[in-house]
Parts: sequence; C-alpha cells; structure tokens
Amino acid sequence: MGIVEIWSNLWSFMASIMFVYVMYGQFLPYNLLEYIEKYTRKLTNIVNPYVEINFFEKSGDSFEHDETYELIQTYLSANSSQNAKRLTAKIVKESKHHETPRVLLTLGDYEEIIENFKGIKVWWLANRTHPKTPNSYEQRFLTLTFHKNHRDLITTSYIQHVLEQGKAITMKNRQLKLYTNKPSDYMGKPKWSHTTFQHPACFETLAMEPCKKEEIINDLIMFSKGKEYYNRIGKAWKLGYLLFGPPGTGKSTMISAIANFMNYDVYDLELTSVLDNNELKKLLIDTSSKSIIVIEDIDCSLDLTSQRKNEEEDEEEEEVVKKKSYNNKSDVTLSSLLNFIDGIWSACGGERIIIFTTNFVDKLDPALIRRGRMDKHIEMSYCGYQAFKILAKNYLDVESHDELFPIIEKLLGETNMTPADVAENLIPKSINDDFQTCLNNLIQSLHTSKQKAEEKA
Ligand SMILES: Nc1ncnc2c1ncn2[C@@H]1O[C@H](COP(=O)(O)OP(=O)(O)OP(=O)(O)O)[C@@H](O)[C@H]1O
Ligand SMILES: [Mg+2]
Repeated sequence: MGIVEIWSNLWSFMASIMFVYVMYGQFLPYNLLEYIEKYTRKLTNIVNPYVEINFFEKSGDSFEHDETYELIQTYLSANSSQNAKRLTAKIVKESKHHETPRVLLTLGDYEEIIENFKGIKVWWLANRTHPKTPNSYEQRFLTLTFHKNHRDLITTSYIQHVLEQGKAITMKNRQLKLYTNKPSDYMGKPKWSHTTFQHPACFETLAMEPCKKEEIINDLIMFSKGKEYYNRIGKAWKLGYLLFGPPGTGKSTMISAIANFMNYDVYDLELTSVLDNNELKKLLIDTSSKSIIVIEDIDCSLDLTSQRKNEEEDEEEEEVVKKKSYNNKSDVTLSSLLNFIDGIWSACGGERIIIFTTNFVDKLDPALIRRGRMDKHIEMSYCGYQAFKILAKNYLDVESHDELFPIIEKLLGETNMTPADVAENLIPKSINDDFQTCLNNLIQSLHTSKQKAEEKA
C-alpha cells in the first residue's frame, strides 16, 4: 500500500470520527469531547505530512479585526475566487457621499481553493470555529495547508507575497479621500473632515510641456518605489513640490492628477483656519500614510513676506491677491511650519508628498522654497503650443489641422493665455459647433487678447 493510499484511508477514518463527533457531539459530555479531539489530533499529527496555519478574523486582547485576515481575504478574492463555487458577497460602501457601493466577493464557509506558488500546491480553506461553551464566540478563520517539505518557503516567501499583494489590491481599490481641516471644536481639538475624492484629472489630459510632465511622472514612480530604493541610491525618501504660476494654469489640476496617479489621499490644509503652531502640529500628525498634504496659495495664508508690496505692481496681480487674501491670518509661523514638515518627513517614513502652490513665487520666503526642502519648483505657465495640442485632443478629439493649428501656434507665441482660458474657448458653445468653429473661436479670442496686451503696453 502506497503512502498516499495509507494517508487517504487514514483521512477517511478521521473524517468518520469527525462526522460522529459533529453528529453526536451535542449528546456527549464536554470533557469526553475534549478528550476525543485531543487524541484525534495527536494521532493525525504523527502521520500527517501536511502543515496547517490558521489566520483568525479577530485577534488581540480587544478582539479586533486582524489586518492579516483582511489582506488574505482580499488576495484570495482577487486571485483565486474564480475557482471557488460558493462565494460570500459583501457590499462595501466607502462613504455616505459615494453613491455606487462596491461588491467584495470572499470565500463561502468551508469552501476550499488550491493555489500554486512556484510549482508548490497550497490549500486555503474558509473555516469557522464551533463555540464549545455558551460564553465563547464563533469565529471565522482561514486555514493554509501545505506539505511540510515546503515549510520554509511557504512561511516566509509565500505568506509575504500574499500579504503584499493583498495590500497592493486594497490600495488600488480604495476610494481616495479629500480631507479639509475644520477650525478647532469646543474641546480645542482641530479636525480633518473628509469626502470622497473624485476628480477626473490625470497626467494624460494635463496640458503642459511633455518633457516636463515626463520628468514629474518619473519622479513619482521613483518615489513610489519606496525607502529601500532611495537608500540604495543615496537620496532622502521625500517629495516636496512647489507649483507656481498664474491662476488657471493647472496647479490644482496637477495636484489631482498626482493624487490619482499615486492613489494617495489629499489633505487640503487651509492654514487660515489653523489657530496656532500647536494646532498645526496636531493636524499634521493626524494625516495618514500615502497622502498628499497640500497648502494652496501659501503666500496668502501665511505672513511669509518680509518685503512690502510694491505700489506699482500689476493691477491684475492686486486683484488676485485681494480675491485670495483673508482678513484673519493665523498665528502659525513659517519656521514652525517648516519644522513640522521636516519632522513629518523624518518621522513618518516619507510616505507623504507635500505640495505648496502660489501665484507669486517671488514673494515667498527663501527658507520655504530653498532647494532641498522643496524637491522641485514646477512652473505652470501660460499655454504653449504643445499644451494646446493636448487640450485640443481632450476637448475636440483633434490632433492636427493643417490650416488652423499653425495660426494658433503663432498666436500662442505672441500672447499669454492660460490653459483654463484656452480650454474655455475650445468648448462648443452650441450643439451645431463643430471643431473648426471652436478652433476659430480660440483664434478670435487670441487675437483679442493680443490686441489688449498691445494697447496696455
Ligand atoms: N494645464 C492644464 N491642463 C488641463 N486643464 C487645465 C490646465 N490648466 C487649467 N485647466 C483647466 O482650467 C481649470 C482651472 O485650472 P486650475 O484650477 O487647475 O488652475 P490653478 O492654477 O489651480 O488656478 P489658481 O491659481 O486660481 O488656483 C481646470 O478645471 C481645468 O479644466
Ligand atoms: Mg488652484
């Protein structure tokens, strides 16, 4: 008789015992049940060449949800659930603002699936405990079974692989959140409130010089490769951007594109609602990993400038400042903001991108923008020809036009128009407007803008 046969006979014997145990267990005294179970297990262990590892749904003193169990569930749902016949559907509603809930399929009770890892077979069984006393609770758990010869590989590489994949899938599926800070409550505690972040912006539709865009994307990919990679190349694992440029050049759009690309939450920090340094510290500590902390219009929210405004400054600039300044500037100081930001980078393993935006880069304190603190100063400028081509593709689905494109190229070189204004002109104004009408509207508008600039000059 071969070893496999012996094992399968023994297994059916065990199964019969288990059957009797389940059927008549309730009629037997508790001590006797425990005795039978103990010796059945002992007997099984002697001949069983398989190792079992259980992962419980809840663990710890307070019986909390175990993250490991969740990650394995996610991994199995994505990788092997197509082989399972009985599945349990769970509706995941990310937030009250999120209208379409997601369906998460997990293994049904006692469902078993087989996985192959580097040619090694492993079994996963969705199990549940049977409460033995009236006071004990039923608990779900997943059992991983494999041959004892592969113990080392499975307990290290395979489990690691499952958890990493589970984490990656969770990150990919999660609904991004947009956090904004609220003034302190009556307890003096500042708070973040959040809604779902649903902005369609992506790098593909962002209008800017292709090489500049490529550089940022490469930066982000490097950053996402993580700490070890950065250590290896001898660079600090942090990312800070300063986006500057006139209104309507796509600074906020760029932030949304970065959030979507990285799959990071966004913390929009409104400094004017932060009372003092202490509050700022609490808020920053309260941000989660894999997030972007944004401070928009940094020049308007903090008293950063040592120089007073020049009387002869451009009227248009004045207008913007007036629009964006707030009466009540907070007591947050520049030096504490910088300290906390440096602190966040060193203490939190760097999984936070910090982005400042401003319309006037010259007004910022050099300490804030010195190279090394902000890794890149990205100028979002008026619409150039390359940026226009991206907008034309997005808005009109046109990639070239022998006659009109060269005119637009010339005019864009002669006058300043923001991508927001170019985009506005490209949107059809009536149902009969075809793409040529829209391009002509833009040309008209560029002419007007050029004339105005000349008159002003
Ligand atoms: N570079 C761009 N690419 C694609 N769309 C753009 C770009 N710039 C502006 N837009 C369009 O114009 C709108 C306004 O742009 P956005 O809010 O990003 O400008 P901003 O630079 O943040 O301006 P502000 O300084 O006033 O905050 C966006 O919703 C987008 O539709
Ligand atoms: Mg903006």
